[in-house]
Amino acid sequence: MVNIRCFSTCSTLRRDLDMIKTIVSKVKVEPAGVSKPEINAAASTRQGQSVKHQRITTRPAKISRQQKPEWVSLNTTYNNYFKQPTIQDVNKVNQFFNSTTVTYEWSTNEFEKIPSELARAREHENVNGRVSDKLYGGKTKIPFNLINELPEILFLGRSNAGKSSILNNLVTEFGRSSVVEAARTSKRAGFTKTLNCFNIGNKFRLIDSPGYGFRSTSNQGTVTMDYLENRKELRRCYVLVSANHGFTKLDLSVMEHLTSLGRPFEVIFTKMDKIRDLEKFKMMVKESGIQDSPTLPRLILTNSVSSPKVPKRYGIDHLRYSIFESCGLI
Ligand SMILES: Nc1nc2c(ncn2[C@@H]2O[C@H](COP(=O)(O)OP(=O)(O)OP(=O)(O)O)[C@@H](O)[C@H]2O)c(=O)[nH]1
Ligand SMILES: [Mg+2]
Repeated sequence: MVNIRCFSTCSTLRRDLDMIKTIVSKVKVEPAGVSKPEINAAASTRQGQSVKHQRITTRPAKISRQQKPEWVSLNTTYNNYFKQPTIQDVNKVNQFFNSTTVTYEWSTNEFEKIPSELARAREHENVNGRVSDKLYGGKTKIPFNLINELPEILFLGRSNAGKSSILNNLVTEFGRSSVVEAARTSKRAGFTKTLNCFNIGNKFRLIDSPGYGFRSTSNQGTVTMDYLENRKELRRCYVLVSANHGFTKLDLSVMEHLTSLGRPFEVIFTKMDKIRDLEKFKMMVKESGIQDSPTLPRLILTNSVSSPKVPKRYGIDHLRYSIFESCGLI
C-alpha cells in the first residue's frame, strides 16, 4: 500500500512539474509585483532623474552648505597673533547680534549736527554763561537716548566697497538667506551720502559712512574727517576693501592717516565670494605689506552676499567678536 501510494504521489508530482514548466515557458518572465506600465513609469522617472542629474553635473561645481570655501580658514591664519575667541565667546557674541534691536538714530553731513555734539556745544555755552533753551532742531529738547554715551564703530572704505552691506550682515541672523535692510545699499557707487548712525541694542553704535573715491564729494570727505579727528566715542574703525580690487592708493593713505591720528583700525576684505584665484589674493595681501604694518590690524575676510556658489555668509562671527572686544563687551 505504501509503495502504491508512493508511486501515485511521485507520478502526480512529475505531472505537476511538467505542467508548471509548460506554463512558465509560455509566459514572459516579468519582475514580481511590477506590472508593465509601472515599469515604464519607473523607467521614465529614472530617465528624468538621470537627465536632471546630468544637468547638475555639467554646471560649475557648487560648494555645498556644509563645505566651507578655502578662504574662510585665512580668518584664523592671518590673525593668529591675536587672542582667539573661545566657543563660549563666539556663542555669546552671536546670541547678542542674532537677537538684538537695531535702531536708526541720525544722519548728518555736518559733524557739529550730531546730537551729542550739539548737546556738548550747548553745555559749553551754558558753562560760559550764554543763554541756552536746550533746543534740538529748533523745537524739541535733545532726546536722552540720542546723547547717551555709547562706544562707536566706524565703517570706512571706497565707494561700493560694501560698508552698508556689512552693517546689515552683522545684524542678520546666520540662518537667514537675505540680510536685514537696516542701512540702504545699492549697486550704484556713492550711494551713502551722509554719516548714518544705528544703535545696536543700546550697547554700542555702528556708523556707516559715505565712500571715498568714485562719486564722492568733498563735503562727504569733510564730515568723515571731522568725525575721525574729533569724535570721542569712536572706539575702532574698520577699513573695508573689496577683495577683488585689493588696496587702492586711497585705502593706503586713509590707513596712514588713521595711524597718524592714533585711531585703531582693522581691515575687512569684502566680496570674498568673487575671488577666483585665492593664491593671487594672498599675494596681493603679502605685497601690500599690511601684515608688517606697525599697527598690525586684524584682517577679516567676509562675504555679505550669498549665492549658489557660496551659499552662506562667512567671516561675520570674526567681525562680531572684534567689535565686542573693541567696545569692551567681552
Ligand atoms: N558679491 C558680493 N557683493 C557684495 C558684497 N558686499 C556688498 N556687495 C554688493 O556691492 C554693492 C555695494 O554695496 P554697498 O554695501 O552699498 O557698498 P557701500 O560701500 O555702502 O557703497 P557706498 O554707499 O556707495 O559708498 C551692492 O550691490 C552689494 O550687494 C559681497 O560680499 N559680495
Ligand atoms: Mg553705503
